[in-house]
Amino acid sequence: MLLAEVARVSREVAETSARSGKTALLAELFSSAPPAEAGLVISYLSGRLPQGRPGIGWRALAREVEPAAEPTLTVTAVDAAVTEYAALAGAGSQAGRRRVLDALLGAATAPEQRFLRSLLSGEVRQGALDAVALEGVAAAAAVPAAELRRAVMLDGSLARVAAAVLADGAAALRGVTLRVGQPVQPMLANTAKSVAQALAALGPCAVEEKLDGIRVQVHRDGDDVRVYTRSLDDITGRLPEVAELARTFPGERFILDGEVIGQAPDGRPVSFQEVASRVGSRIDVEAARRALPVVPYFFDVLASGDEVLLDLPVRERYAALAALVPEDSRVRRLVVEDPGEQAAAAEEFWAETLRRGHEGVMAKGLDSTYAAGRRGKHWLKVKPVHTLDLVVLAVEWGHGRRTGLLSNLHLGARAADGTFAMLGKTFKGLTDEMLRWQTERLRELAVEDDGFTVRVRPELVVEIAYDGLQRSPRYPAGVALRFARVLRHRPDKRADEADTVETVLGEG
Ligand SMILES: Nc1ncnc2c1ncn2[C@@H]1O[C@H](COP(=O)(O)OP(=O)(O)OP(=O)(O)O)[C@@H](O)[C@H]1O
Repeated sequence: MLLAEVARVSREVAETSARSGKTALLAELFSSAPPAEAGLVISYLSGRLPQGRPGIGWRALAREVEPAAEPTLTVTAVDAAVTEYAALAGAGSQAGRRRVLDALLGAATAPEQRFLRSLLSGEVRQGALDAVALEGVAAAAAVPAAELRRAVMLDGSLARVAAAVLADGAAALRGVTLRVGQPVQPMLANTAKSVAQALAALGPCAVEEKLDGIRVQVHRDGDDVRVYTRSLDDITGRLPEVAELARTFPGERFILDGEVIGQAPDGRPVSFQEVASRVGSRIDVEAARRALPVVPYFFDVLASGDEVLLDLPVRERYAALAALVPEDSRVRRLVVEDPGEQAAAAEEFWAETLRRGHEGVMAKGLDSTYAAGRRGKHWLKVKPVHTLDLVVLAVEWGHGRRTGLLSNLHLGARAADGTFAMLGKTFKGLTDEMLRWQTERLRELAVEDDGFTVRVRPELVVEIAYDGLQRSPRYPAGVALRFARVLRHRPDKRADEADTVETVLGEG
């Protein structure tokens, strides 16, 4: 498929406001795309490169290159050029990279060059487009969108499932099931303001400890155990103790959902930052393990033996979990069959959880199924402080002790039109290590630097604690955060998963 087609549809989709109109445009595009190229087309439309970030700086992209007169460039050719570019690394690769980039831009017409520049710089990140793209693929392949969505959750990749369904139609969907060894997108939670509010919303539920560590999905098939993150990366090698423990469980084949934390000798959890840096270290895993052993606690089971359990209610999944995982490796929980009768017990469980040093609780409807990849209303998290996931829009160079470091973050929430509304600035809560890390990361995202403020591509998500909102005519949403402080960087979250202005206003 010609890149010109993708660039045209991308522009038309951005200019169309009705969702049905966007879906129709995409359905037409996918009907004419060779199935083998459908995955690339979807990636490019949503602003993603299969190669990740090949590190093309904005200066290199800004160079003028004479455009081609006629469109001849295919998406496959673009993909090959990006792969070639990404493979050239290290000293002496500059000239080669420049040659590859110039050849690519030179093969593109002027509108294709515009599309390529924003694609390669990462400036158009239309994450929200995945949902519409899915509907477009469903329409082009004449399959129900709900069935396609489920298949994508199970498979983990819209691009892969789209290619299969466009080639083979509905039959391809039947082939997609949950398989041990193939990670599935985890179920996510919504927020409740208090335990009472969670009980009122859910009715009969399980109230569980919410541990503040790293989400893990553990797949075991005999002696082969794999550990995946929330974003489905394989981190088995970095967490040998998790695999060792899973091998001691009675079942031979299963998929478990849980959280890994670090514990001090007295059993209290260590900070999330310590666990994250332990899990992040790949070099000497054994030394890292000796310095901070980690422990998984499991709260769900998605498959056991040959049975897929996703569609069973929490009560039955928990019974299956208890048959596989010993009690001291499960998260602590309180079953609340009667929220009226057990309100005080639930409050006591919450207070006890906080005393034990955990982050809060997670309440789960006892009759709810496992909604893979969804932020369902059947899981509600309750935490004592207000937190938001916001996107860094710009950052100011530090002064004094922070000279040379990017410090004061400009924070934005997602607005309804796909842009970001700034809600405030903060440099509070940043440790020296966090400052070093964000300086490096934000330099990669830089689009413009006036020597004082660096404007960045809106990609880095940070978790912010704040004390409330105050009215502020200076900011676009009319409010600003009070006493915002950074809790942590969230490189594992995409900007389109950050909180919306609507949520922020609702929280206030
Ligand atoms: N008992 C539990 N049940 C489910 N999730 C738990 C539990 N304990 C800890 N967690 C963790 O809590 C996460 C959801 O809470 P929270 O929203 O604070 O996390 P997050 O990483 O910001 O993700 P998101 O906001 O996308 O859900 C889960 O992804 C999981 O890692």
